[in-house]
Amino acid sequence: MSLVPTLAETIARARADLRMGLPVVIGDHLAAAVETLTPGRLDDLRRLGRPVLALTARRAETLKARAYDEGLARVKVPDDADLGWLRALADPADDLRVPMKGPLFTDRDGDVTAHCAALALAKSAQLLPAVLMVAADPVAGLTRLSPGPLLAQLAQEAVLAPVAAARVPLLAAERSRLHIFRPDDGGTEHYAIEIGDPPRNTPVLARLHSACFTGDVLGSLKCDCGPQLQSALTAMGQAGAGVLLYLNQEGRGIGLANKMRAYDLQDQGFDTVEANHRLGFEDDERDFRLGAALLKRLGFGAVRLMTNNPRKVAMMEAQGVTVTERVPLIVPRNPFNEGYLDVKAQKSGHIL
Ligand SMILES: Nc1nc2c(ncn2[C@@H]2O[C@H](COP(=O)(O)OP(=O)(O)OP(=O)(O)O)[C@@H](O)[C@H]2O)c(=O)[nH]1
Ligand SMILES: [Zn+2]
Repeated sequence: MSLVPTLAETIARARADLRMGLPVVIGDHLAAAVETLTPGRLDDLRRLGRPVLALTARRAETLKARAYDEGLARVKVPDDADLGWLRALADPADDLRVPMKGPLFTDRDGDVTAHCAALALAKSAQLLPAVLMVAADPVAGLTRLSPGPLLAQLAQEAVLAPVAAARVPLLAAERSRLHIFRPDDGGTEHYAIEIGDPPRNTPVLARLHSACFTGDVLGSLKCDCGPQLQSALTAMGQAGAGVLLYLNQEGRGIGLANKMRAYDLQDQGFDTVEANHRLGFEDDERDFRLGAALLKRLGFGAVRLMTNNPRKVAMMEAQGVTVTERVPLIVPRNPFNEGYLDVKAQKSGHIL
């Protein structure tokens, strides 16, 4: 029946549940994000069965916990472990101050599809990828998902629908239109800024900009995002035509809260890539299929892409958008972003 939630809709609900601290049912497990778990709910979960903490292999590596399964580890939770113990494993903020978390014992053998799906769901909810799993019968009222279909759906590309568009004259380019696109997975909206009236039959000057609240809005000196955004808009204004996609993939897809956790780790001496790994994320969690889909949807099949990131070029090509030229987007360095830009060049392949 059409009034019953689809899988994508149920997943959107499950994300909201985890963010609020409510467990969800994934196959024959109850799953709760450690970040939002309360002591009362931990006690309730314990009454239903033996909890296991699912962590990504990245986080497990930092904790020196053996990951027997591809991409994840299942850490046994001692009977006397409290929420503080779980939080310390989930969140690396105090790793240096309290280095000894173990010994940690991990499960091996058995099916881990539910654990894998739970971690993917936590990441897509922009929570720390650390989920308490309890094998138990489903509890009435909780959102229920099957692990296989959940994983398959999370890997699917969201379909974006145009919602509204209007003229917004910009300082850098007076002839500009802002288009809003809404994904069908309940996720955040993304924007396209069309400058001038670019012909669809010639390669357009294009920029895929990932949201950076700190750089774009606050003028943070820690990265190069703000100046890159303005410089791209200015170049398009001067050329009289261009398209800038503003993709809400804050923090390379980990969200602003996790980016601030990463910044805190950077203040402890880790670089941008190490910080992501210690939190349990990959270096870059963005889905670049989104940008390609938006360009195609706007009618652009070929672009002159403003970027220093060869991965973006490769991803556009792989998604069927021709990149006729990579246009470098170099902005001035400062004492606060120097190290960051060096790491981008050394570890992430940026051409700077
Ligand atoms: N996780 C994390 N994200 C960051 C950090 N600094 C900036 N970001 C995010 O990184 C994204 C910008 O990506 P970059 O890798 O700098 O640049 P790029 O877009 O891949 O490449 P260019 O096209 O050359 O700019 C934005 O989403 C920022 O919020 C950081 O230290 N950690
Ligand atoms: Zn930035």
